[in-house]
Amino acid sequence: METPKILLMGLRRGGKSSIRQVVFHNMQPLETLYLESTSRPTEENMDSLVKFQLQELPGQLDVFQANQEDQSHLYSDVSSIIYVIDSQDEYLMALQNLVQIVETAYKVNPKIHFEVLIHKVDGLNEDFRQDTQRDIIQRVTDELTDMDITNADLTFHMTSIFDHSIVEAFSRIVQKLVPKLSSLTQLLDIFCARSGIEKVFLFDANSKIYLATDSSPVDVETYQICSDFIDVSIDLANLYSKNGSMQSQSGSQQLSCLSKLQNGVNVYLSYMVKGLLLLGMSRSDSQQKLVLVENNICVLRDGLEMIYT
Ligand SMILES: Nc1nc2c(ncn2[C@@H]2O[C@H](COP(=O)(O)OP(=O)(O)OP(=O)(O)O)[C@@H](O)[C@H]2O)c(=O)[nH]1
Repeated sequence: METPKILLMGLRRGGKSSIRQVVFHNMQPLETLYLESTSRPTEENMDSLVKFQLQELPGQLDVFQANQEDQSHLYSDVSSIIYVIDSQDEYLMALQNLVQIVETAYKVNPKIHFEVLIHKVDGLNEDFRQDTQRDIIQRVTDELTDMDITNADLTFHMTSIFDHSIVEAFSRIVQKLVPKLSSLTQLLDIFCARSGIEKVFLFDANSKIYLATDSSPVDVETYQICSDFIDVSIDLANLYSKNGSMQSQSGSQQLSCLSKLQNGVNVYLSYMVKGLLLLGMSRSDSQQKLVLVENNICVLRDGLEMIYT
């Protein structure tokens, strides 16, 4: 099977490289201030529950100067297009550019997921945030309707690299590409029911993107706690790993721990397969339950190994 391709697009200085660095290379958000403008396409590869290649196209590259054949080639094997809009800047040009991209790409490949990031929302107050979101969605939808494009799969996300919203958005984007996701969700539902766990996630250890969860809703606060918990656990695991390596991957592969948070929630964390960490949360605890959860984690790991490796 071909590796799904995701394009990261948008105008110059929109925040594309910052997003790539923060999500895939753990760069501190403030360090992105010093990033230079990208001049050539740059790639990231992920091989976990889902295999994909993320390709950042420089903002200075005008795809509309390319001829029809080149454009068709660009979009033909693309699964998703992530389009970044700088919400702190004048965004009409960006919307025009986005609509043009959707029009061309949709004709070539109607199955593409268009993921619009209304980005840098950290600089907007709550009211202005809602107004900006409403305005952008309205304008894009109107333009596309005028072009008779009503079935394109467009999703809007409010993001910032200064909080967890960007990784949360990436999680939702990447999950659409996970093979057999609905079966996996069912499997996690069963795992929760049989283990007395209230919420479970499967995280990519490196990026903290969650690739699957059970069918109960996810709230941002829970996601933030989980993401921070994984960071701390991997740091500790690396500190005490046998070879003393500071590589997060080596630490995460030995991870298996249970902790009780200040709010009384028990967190189970365990390495599964292919760089994946399982994180489960539960309010109740007992020795009997711990044994049950550990046993069910082993069964789930074997199942994932059979399906995905
Ligand atoms: N406030 C805020 N600034 C951000 C955010 N994301 C990126 N930036 C800033 O936006 C500026 C431009 O970011 P880049 O990542 O270089 O933008 P780009 O889209 O890759 O630009 P090109 O390489 O020219 O196409 C940098 O100064 C970043 O620090 C965000 O979420 N909030």
